[in-house]
Amino acid sequence: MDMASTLLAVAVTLVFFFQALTWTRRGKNKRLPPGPKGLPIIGNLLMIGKNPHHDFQRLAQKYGPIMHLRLGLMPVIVVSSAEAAELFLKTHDLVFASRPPHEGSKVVCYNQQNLVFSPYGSYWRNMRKMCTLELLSNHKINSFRSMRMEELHGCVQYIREAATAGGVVDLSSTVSSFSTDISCRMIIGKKYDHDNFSEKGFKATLREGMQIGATINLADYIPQIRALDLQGLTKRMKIIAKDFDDFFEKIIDEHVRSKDENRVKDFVDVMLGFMGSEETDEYRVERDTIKAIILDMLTASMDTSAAAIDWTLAELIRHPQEMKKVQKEVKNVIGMRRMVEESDLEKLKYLDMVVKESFRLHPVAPLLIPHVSREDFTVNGFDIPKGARIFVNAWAISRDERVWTDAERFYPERFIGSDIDLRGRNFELIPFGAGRRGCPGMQLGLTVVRLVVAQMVHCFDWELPNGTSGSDLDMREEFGIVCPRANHLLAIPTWRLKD
Ligand code: HEM
Repeated sequence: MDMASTLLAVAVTLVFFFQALTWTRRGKNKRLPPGPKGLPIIGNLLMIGKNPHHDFQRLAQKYGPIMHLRLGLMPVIVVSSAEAAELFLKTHDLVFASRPPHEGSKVVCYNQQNLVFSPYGSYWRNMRKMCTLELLSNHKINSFRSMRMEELHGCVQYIREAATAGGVVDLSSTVSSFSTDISCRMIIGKKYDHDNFSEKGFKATLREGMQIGATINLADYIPQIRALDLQGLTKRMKIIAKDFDDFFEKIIDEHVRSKDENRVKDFVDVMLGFMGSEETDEYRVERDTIKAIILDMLTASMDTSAAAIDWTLAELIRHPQEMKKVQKEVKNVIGMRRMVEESDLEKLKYLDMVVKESFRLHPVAPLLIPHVSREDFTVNGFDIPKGARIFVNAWAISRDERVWTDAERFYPERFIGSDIDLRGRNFELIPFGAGRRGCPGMQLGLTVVRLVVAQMVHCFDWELPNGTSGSDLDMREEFGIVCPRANHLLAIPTWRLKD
């Protein structure tokens, strides 16, 4: 070992020692929520496996709905009941409305200038207002209705051809391509272009970024070793960041040069309209802001909706009775001579229950996005330290046997006569989060999920390949910020509509 490495090792050890000492002293005078004992320095990191939401649920059964752990040097609070979630996301929402430092977002999202990871404060408020009022308003979402239908027609046509040929369709990748295309057209004004991106490809790069973003990065939990980048994640993120930055630069330049005044304004157009507007200074948008928000909108919209559609279709294929009920409802409401339109959706009440039930069993962001405590605070008699990461286990909450009868069963009828919805008012079902940091794209996400599910079951009957029965369908999940099916959903379609 050379002198520099020795000094570095000594320095890191000393920092750890003093940090651990401070942490223990601070912890001693506090009444932290109950939780498992951790090891020095790494805390409870080894207790968390491939599916942290499952591990947290198991631990919470022993330690309770407000549980304390330590991941590395960071205090972590896991919230696992509807009542506790209400305390953190509604009653004391303001205290927990920030996001923790996130190495991945720092590197890729221009120092956490995106909406998803920006800390609570005036920048976040500004961006949130811009996204809610200018990009994700009902009016703006509706201006892309015909584009969504055009893409959906293409998708249905593709499946129809497979049906004619009697082939198997990879529903997961078909839905994912559709979702990518509508997101790109809405956000950057066109489908992504292979030639304009690095060799690895746009979707693969985006997916890699999300996968790294969801990996427990030691730099976030033991900041003293950030510079060592022990897992090599920051290095990989820097490559991704460069690819995206080049791509977004081209997109912005194309928009600045475009003279076509008549096209529907995409998100980049809208944001460029606010850039450098000195007089109004309405949203203080810089070039980096636009790039960070483009990435946010793409990552937040593409995989979330696709994963939710995939889970719902998988549940319906596993449950033929429920599948028949949705098909019957759509047939009664719109007949067999045309496809479903967005304007039909509000009449489809059973479909609504099916989608809710699927979100209950498969919230696509099972731990929401981590919140952080902005100050030392007391909740339910427990001291929550400033800087504690708050994980709300939406997955465990919506499978809580104390609230949901026969919680593991897919049973849409449970919502008959119930006014529980999934918009963040009922804390037993919060797939879109709740409160200040709740999802601003919920309306768009729900519209796309309902529309595509309705279309897929109205236009086609579905059968599993190789005589597989529904009960054998692999329903394992792959944990990430978004949690899709671990394996693609493959099925054989048969065309149903009358020409
Ligand atoms: C099925 C679709 C979707 C689901 C299930 C979903 C779910 C979520 C969840 C759970 C959160 C975190 C809430 C929290 O931390 O408390 C979130 C945040 C967010 N979502 Fe969505 N989302 C979906 C679609 C969308 C769409 C279509 C967009 C925009 C195009 C979007 C944009 C965002 C943004 C920007 C945030 C961060 C908000 C903030 O931190 O202030 N989402 N979403």
